[in-house]
Amino acid sequence: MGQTVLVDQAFVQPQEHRPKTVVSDADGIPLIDLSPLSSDSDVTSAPETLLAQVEAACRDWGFFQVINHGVSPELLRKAEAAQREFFALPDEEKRKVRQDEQNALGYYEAEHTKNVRDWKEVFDIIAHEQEEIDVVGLVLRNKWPLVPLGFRETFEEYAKSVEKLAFRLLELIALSLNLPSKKLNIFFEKANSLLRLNYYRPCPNPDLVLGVGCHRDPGALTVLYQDNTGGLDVKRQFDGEWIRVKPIADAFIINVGDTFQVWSNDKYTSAEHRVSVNSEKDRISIPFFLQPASCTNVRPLEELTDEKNPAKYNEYSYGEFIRARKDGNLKKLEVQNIQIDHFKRAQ
Ligand SMILES: O=C(O)CCC(=O)C(=O)O
Ligand SMILES: [Fe+2]
Repeated sequence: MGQTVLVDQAFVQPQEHRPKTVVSDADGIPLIDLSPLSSDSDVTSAPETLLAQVEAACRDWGFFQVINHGVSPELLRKAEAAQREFFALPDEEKRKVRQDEQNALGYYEAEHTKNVRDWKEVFDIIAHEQEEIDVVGLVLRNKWPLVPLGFRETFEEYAKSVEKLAFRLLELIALSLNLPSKKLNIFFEKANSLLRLNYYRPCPNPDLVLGVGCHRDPGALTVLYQDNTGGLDVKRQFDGEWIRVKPIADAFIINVGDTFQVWSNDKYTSAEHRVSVNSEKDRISIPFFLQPASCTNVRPLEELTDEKNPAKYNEYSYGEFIRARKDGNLKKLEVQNIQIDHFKRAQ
């Protein structure tokens, strides 16, 4: 028997993408304790065992969770409260800081992933504002709401703290690839890093829609906080099963993005993931996307390629890649939006 469809058709996923089977968390993604790192920002003293854990997680899953990461639980509470307060505002209030064609920062409620509308609302914040228009025409000036009070200060503090963690992870991952720890930092001098606040309200047809459709993150890595509702599903590499990422209080979920997959010439995986929603509870998450400067040309690193392992990708401009992706996310297009497979060389 068919079920009653209560949501707008724009949200309904094609049959093959509907969130039917999700395996429990029993054999979930790796959990890595960062307490062996010293509290200063130098990661070169990281023990071999930690690097081996990072290497295995990036290679086999492209996802892991971290605890003892240095971001204070008080700050997480403060951010979560401010986020809930903002999304509880009336629509007309939220729309005062709505994204538009010129400026893709602030509030948005109609994002599409692969041409199906996501069951979510977002608020985007750039970590480092830039005076001029970006080389690919992006305006990088934040839009701040007047309410809730202190919203801006909270998320500026949050972005700073999480960015510090993102750089430590970037350096750890570089070490795990036998590169000097700061080898990749140069690509982030004018970084495009973005903080996104996601809000998923309860949905009357959770088996027909997705909070975020199946996708891979384009940047270098993502540092994501989620509340205790659960709903993030990761596609397991070895069998393609969808695995629910178990909420762990105050932990961050880390995933390798497309940029690392290309830099590492496919040694590391940018895993597909999606967000399932439910009919009872709302959910918030806060991804911080560590993204290279728009002017970065992304290609497999020389140190990680040789005659036996030649470059598997052609070079592409990071800025143009995300510009094209953003255009496809703002509205429904008739064509598939751009993926790194477009740059894959025939082997
Ligand atoms: O909400 C989540 O857990 C993940 C969201 C996500 O994948 C994204 O915003 O790129
Ligand atoms: Fe994502």
